[in-house]
Amino acid sequence: MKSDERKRSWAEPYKIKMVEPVRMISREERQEAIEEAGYNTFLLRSRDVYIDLLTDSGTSAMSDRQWAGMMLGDEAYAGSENFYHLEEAIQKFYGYKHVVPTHQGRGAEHIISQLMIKEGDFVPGNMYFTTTKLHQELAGGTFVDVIIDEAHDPENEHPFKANVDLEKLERLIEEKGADRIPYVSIATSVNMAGGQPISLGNLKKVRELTDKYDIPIIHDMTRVAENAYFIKQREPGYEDVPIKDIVHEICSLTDGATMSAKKDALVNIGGFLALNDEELFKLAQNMVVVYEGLHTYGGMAGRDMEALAIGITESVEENHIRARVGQVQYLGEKLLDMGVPIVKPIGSHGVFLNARKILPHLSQDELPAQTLAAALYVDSGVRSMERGVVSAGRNHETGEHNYPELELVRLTIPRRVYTQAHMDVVAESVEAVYKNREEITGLEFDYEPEYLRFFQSRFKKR
Ligand SMILES: Cc1ncc(COP(=O)(O)O)c(C=O)c1O
Ligand SMILES: N[C@@H](Cc1ccc(O)cc1)C(=O)O
Repeated sequence: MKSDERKRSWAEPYKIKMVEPVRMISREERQEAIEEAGYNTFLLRSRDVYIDLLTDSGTSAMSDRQWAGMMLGDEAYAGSENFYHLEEAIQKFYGYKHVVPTHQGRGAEHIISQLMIKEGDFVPGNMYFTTTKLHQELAGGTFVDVIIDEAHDPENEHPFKANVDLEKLERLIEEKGADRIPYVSIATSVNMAGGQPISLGNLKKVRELTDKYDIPIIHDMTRVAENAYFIKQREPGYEDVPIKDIVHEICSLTDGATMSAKKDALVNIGGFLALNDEELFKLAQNMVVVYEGLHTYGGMAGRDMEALAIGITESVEENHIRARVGQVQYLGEKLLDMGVPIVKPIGSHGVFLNARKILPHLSQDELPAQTLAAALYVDSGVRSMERGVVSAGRNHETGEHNYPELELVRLTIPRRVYTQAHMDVVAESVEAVYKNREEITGLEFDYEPEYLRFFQSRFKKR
């Protein structure tokens, strides 16, 4: 932040034109609701939630320009005008040549994984993401984490915790052989690390290394503008570069991208796969008709594609991104002032509570983050999400739980939805739970589905 900006308050760069009432049910009702939901915040009904910080995915408020765009939906089965607008926006702002629309991010992950990964391959990446890793595994690959060690330490204040450890990456390539590495998976603003950015300096080195071995880079660009904002703030030489140019430069260092447009790009549904390689693009275009829809809509309505094209433009506006990440920083700083242990530095899309440190009396088998998320809901109706041992799932070979170092509860902020007053209420509730932390007892599994278990598992008190 520049010094003149620090002196003055900032306000959201929009005014509110339409409102959606929220309601808070009583503590007794919340206790009942969480028990009925098997202590899983994903299983709560949204009508029982007061402030919903479960996710920033598809939960943002669209602008009046996006809603106006919705009225221009060309709902033709083939060749919708809105697809061409979307394609143009992706080519202009991200620089990728070819676009395959999908219903959301995991649709794109499915296609790229099936097309590029063979049985026995290894896919290095800067920390796993649940759906991305699962699609890599379902295609026969094994994900290998090559993020820097600092990313696994919530206290470490490295400014670019999503950086790739180049030695880890090169060692893997040497050990397994470049022909068993179909691509390197690089996420911007790494979700599971706490919304942490990768630097352009590091990405350029990853590019050099992968060029040496002729390995492509596939970019999970779900929160690329948020990553660009941190580059502008923290990476020498980028202070005066417009966000849109930083975004473009990031994308130019990669060969293709999967996008969950429900985040950065400010829509409630949508995604795409973007590719530079024409051959691969043709294969992806053929596959999308099997799983998503025709190659000019891929599961989205025409109006959704129009809203997305406009959302991409808005996502790289300086005022927007500064306020978006600024609101997350505001909540994070409040919690730090209150002495609550959170992941540092504060991330781009949410504040991540360090459940391991908040509930040190619970072992990982007592599911501290799941327990903390349930306790927070009971305190105030604030809905958050577990990001720890439950999210990490089981090792496919041994059947044992994966035990990640990070045991976190994510307070994820939807874009343009809540005000600073909501953030104050959230902070006070976290503080209240933190003060009573010693009374909180753990949980155990009651029901566990096979895939992405955190969405649908049920738990009971131990
Ligand atoms: C970093 C990241 N990648 C991929 C995805 C998958 O996207 P979607 O939820 O749109 O399928 C998400 C969210 O789920 C995400 O946060
Ligand atoms: N990508 C969304 C939705 C989601 C949540 C958890 C997941 O593990 C997968 C998907 C998010 O990060 O909030």
